[in-house]
Amino acid sequence: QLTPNFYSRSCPNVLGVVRREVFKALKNEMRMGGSLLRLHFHDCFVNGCDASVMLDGSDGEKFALPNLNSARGFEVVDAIKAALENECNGTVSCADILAIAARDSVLLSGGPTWPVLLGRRDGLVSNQSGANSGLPSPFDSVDQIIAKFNAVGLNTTDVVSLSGGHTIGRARCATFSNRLFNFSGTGADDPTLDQSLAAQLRQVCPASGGDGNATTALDPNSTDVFDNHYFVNLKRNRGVLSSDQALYSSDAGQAETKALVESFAASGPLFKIAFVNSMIRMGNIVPLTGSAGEIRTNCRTINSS
Ligand code: HEM
Ligand SMILES: [Ca+2]
Repeated sequence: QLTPNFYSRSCPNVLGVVRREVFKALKNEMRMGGSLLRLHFHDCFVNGCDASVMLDGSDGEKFALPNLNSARGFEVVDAIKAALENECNGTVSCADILAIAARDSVLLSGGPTWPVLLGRRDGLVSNQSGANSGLPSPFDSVDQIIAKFNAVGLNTTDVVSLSGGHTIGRARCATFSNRLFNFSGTGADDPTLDQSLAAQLRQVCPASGGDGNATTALDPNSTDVFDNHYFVNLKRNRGVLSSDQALYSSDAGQAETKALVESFAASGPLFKIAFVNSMIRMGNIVPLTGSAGEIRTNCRTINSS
């Protein structure tokens, strides 16, 4: 029901405006590409792609565990929204802005592009609990992650191709440092983590104290470039998050994810085709259309009636 031409008459410059704003943001900080891609993902997995992640309020998704001190890019979305309100007020939804900004972030990071489907409307609610239960955790098993994707209508291929989003962006020590010291009480570090990468990561995340908010690249040696190197890393035990490495190394009956990692590592073009296909599928998670929801004028608050 979404269509690439949704705004062709009501806001013909929408794509140009978003591209310009995303370009500016990435020029200032390349990491923002990853941050914007992740915002669209975190939006779509909770109540569908309805910009629920953007709503302010202490009971909102921003305060859920996977987002608190972690999700970023809200100011960039604000800037895009302001530019679009100037261009064609009350027309473009915040949910569509997130989808276009994610697409542009991938493209401007050297990745593939695709015609982004549009016509989503903005939701009226945002609550922490949905995000806490629906979003995958880096400490989840592959089976748990697959279950969370299945719950929103996505499949195992989507799990692996979309995990390839970790070809850009960064992670905080808090999300992987358990792998570096006395892993699961074994007295050693995670056996599925390459020793030299572990040593490097311990420099970033010292054993005790230290700053849990220090970050490292999710795709060491190919940061900021949207390529298939993430999958090559997994074959070398160089995935940063436990949930990344498990796609290749888990022996919990995940022959399927391992085979997908092998094929995406072997072929960048194959990965990019699969990624695009999965991004379109993710962008279609229960969108509000027609007269459901609203078009927010400020992405952080619902319109006052
Ligand atoms: C498969 C399950 C997934 C898990 C367990 C997961 C987990 C994480 C974690 C823990 C971080 C680091 C957050 C922080 O340290 O604050 C992260 C970052 C990131 N994730 Fe995922 N993620 C998953 C899937 C995805 C998907 C589907 C996408 C997009 C298609 C994505 C894109 C990103 C990006 C781009 C970053 C870097 C963000 C930045 O630098 O601001 N992830 N993810
Ligand atoms: Ca949402």
